[in-house]
Amino acid sequence: MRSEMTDVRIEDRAAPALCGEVDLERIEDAIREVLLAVGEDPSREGLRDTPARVARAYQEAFVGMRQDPAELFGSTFEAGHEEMVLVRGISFYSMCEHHLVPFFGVAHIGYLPAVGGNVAGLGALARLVDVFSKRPQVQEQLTTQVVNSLMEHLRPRGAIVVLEAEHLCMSMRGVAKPGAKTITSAVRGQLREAATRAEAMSLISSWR
Ligand SMILES: Nc1nc2c(ncn2[C@@H]2O[C@H](COP(=O)(O)OP(=O)(O)OP(=O)(O)O)[C@@H](O)[C@H]2O)c(=O)[nH]1
Ligand SMILES: [Zn+2]
Repeated sequence: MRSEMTDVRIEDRAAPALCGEVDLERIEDAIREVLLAVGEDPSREGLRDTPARVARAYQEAFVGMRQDPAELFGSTFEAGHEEMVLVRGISFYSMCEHHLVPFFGVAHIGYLPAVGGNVAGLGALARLVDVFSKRPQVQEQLTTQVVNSLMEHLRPRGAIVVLEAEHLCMSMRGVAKPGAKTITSAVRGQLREAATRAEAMSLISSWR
C-alpha cells in the first residue's frame, strides 16, 4: 500500500471558535490563596502580578475546554487519494489532571480516507491534538479522544493515534524519573488489520 507522510508545518484553518468564558478573577483569587498557603506574601513586588499572569496562562492551557473539534472538519475535500495519510511529530503540551503540571511530547496521526471520501486539511489534524490536549488530561484519555473524534468527524476507514510524552509529575516530583517517555496508541477500523497497522507503526517508528 502506498503511503504519504508529512512532518506537519501547515496551518490551514483557524482554531475553532471559543464558547464560554474562563473566570479569570476566580483563578486569581485561588492563586493568591495558594501563595498564602505556602507561606508567601502575594503583595510583595515580585508576586503582585502573578495571580493575573497565572490566570491568563491557565486560560491558554485550558483553551480546548471551550473548543468544538467538529469545527475543524467543516471544509474537508476530495483529493482522489484513498491510501494512508500520516502526520507525525505533532508537538503538544497538556496538563496532567492529577497534579496540574504539564506533560508534553509528540503525537502521530494516521488515517485511511473513506473510499471516494474526503481528506482533512493537515493542519486540522494538528489542531485536533490541541483541542484535546489543552484540557486537564491523562495521556490514555487524550489518545482515545483524538482517535474517536477523528473517526466521528472525518469518517475514515480507519485511524491510528500514537502519543509519546514526558510527564513532569514523574520527572520533577513523585517518582522523580526525568526522561521517561510514556507511549500510548489507539487504533480504529481498518487500521486494526495487521498489515496496515504494521505499515503505520513502521512509518511512525522511523520518525526522528
Ligand atoms: N495512567 C496515567 N497515569 C498518570 C498520568 N499522569 C500522571 N499519572 C500518574 O498518576 C499517579 C497519581 O498517583 P497518586 O498516588 O494519586 O498521586 P501521587 O501520590 O502524587 O503519586 P506519585 O506521582 O506516584 O507520587 C502517579 O503515579 C502519576 O505518575 C497519565 O497521563 N496516565
Ligand atoms: Zn501528574
